[in-house]
Amino acid sequence: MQQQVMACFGGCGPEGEGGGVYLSSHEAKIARMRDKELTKLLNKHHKEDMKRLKLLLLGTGESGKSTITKQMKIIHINGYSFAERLEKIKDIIRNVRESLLSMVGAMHQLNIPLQNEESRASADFMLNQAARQVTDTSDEFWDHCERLWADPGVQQCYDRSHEYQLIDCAKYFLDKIGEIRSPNYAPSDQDILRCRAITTSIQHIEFDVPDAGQNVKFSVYDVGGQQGERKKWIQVFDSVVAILYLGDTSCFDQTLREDTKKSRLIESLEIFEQVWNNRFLRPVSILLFLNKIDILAEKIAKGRKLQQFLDQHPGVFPDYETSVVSSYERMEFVESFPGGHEHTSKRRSRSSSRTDINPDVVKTAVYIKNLFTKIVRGELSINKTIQPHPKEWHQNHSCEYFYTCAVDTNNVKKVLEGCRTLIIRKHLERFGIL
Ligand SMILES: Nc1nc2c(ncn2[C@@H]2O[C@H](COP(=O)(O)OP(=O)(O)OP(=O)(O)O)[C@@H](O)[C@H]2O)c(=O)[nH]1
Ligand SMILES: [Mg+2]
Repeated sequence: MQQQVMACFGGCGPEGEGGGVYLSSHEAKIARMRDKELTKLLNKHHKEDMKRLKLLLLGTGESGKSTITKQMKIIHINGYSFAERLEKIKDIIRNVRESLLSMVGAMHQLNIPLQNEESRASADFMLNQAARQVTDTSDEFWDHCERLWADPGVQQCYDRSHEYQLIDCAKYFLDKIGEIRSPNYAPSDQDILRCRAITTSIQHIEFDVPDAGQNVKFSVYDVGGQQGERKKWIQVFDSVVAILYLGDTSCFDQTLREDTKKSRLIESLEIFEQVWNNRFLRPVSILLFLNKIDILAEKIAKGRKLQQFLDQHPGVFPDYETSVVSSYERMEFVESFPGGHEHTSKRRSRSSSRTDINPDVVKTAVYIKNLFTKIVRGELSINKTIQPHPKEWHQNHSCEYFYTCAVDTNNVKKVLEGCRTLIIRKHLERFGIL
């Protein structure tokens, strides 16, 4: 009689109890071999997993997630080929057309008249374009674009762009229509970084980075940030090592494109609070990118004030007027601001030599940074439907912040270098290796 051996596969009780399957010794041998193979496979997978670090870019719409992904391609993959550059032209032309259409529409609402007689025909031409599927690229189209952009009424409307929805790259591309309309035009890296195209499906890139004699493989997921896109986020939460959360520091005077009654900054803080307190992301650290610091500086220079935003939300936020920026906080911001004097070796002298940065820009950026860090410490809650967890709940993850200008490759390169060490350290800690 064959010896009866019991082997138990997943989920059954103690040996001998119900639910087991009785196997012959031959079957048991095969099962043991299969088990060994499975263990080998799991070990291999674990090793693979150690090498492939999954990062997830999160943040509200237009916060700069795809721009960071493009920077990763420029910095860590071979950048953009000539063919890929040419492919971007249609998006750039769409950006030009969309910018002018937004402004022509807003001029009507804001009661700003066109100043030049001939601009009327150009505005009508653009409005006719709105109904067309295919973007016109004739000389006539470009002449109308140039004429409209030169109109002082359109420029006045541009200065009030926080009152309606206008893409960030409008001025950048409208200022270079002459170059874009040339038949020899090939977009530069900067043009590609500035070009706006909404993300509506999950994008994924992979690249290797040499680190301490090893090749560390990164897998980066870029998702759409607008309200309708966020239900897809959970699909990519599994085995994430770190989240890069993009918070737009310049959006305090803007409303959402998808819901013009809602403040962009409030939305960004709310979503951040949700991510930080999400139970699926409990062991996942967040790298907070306080982005668009260049646009923030331009806005402050134009006289836009954070206080107006705070006045619209009485009793929600800590006092701005009396908030004080420490010298360390100032140094952190100034060091990240584009256009620093790289040759100055001492951090403090490098920071104090930046007299070109308005103190109000620093104060606003630091105040916004503190709103995010207060959420992390449980001292500020924006979304009343979220029950913030106690401190102990957060002990296995952390949040580190960086000031960023996503269209500046030097700035992003520096930030990514800092992040890489943090990400690898967090990952090794999680696997009990550190
Ligand atoms: N000047 C400036 N422009 C930026 C910065 N970051 C992003 N942008 C621009 O902002 C626009 C939106 O950036 P995206 O990267 O497309 O934003 P996103 O977060 O991917 O948006 P969704 O795909 O809708 O979620 C683009 O035109 C970018 O060039 C920045 O730091 N400075
Ligand atoms: Mg995107």
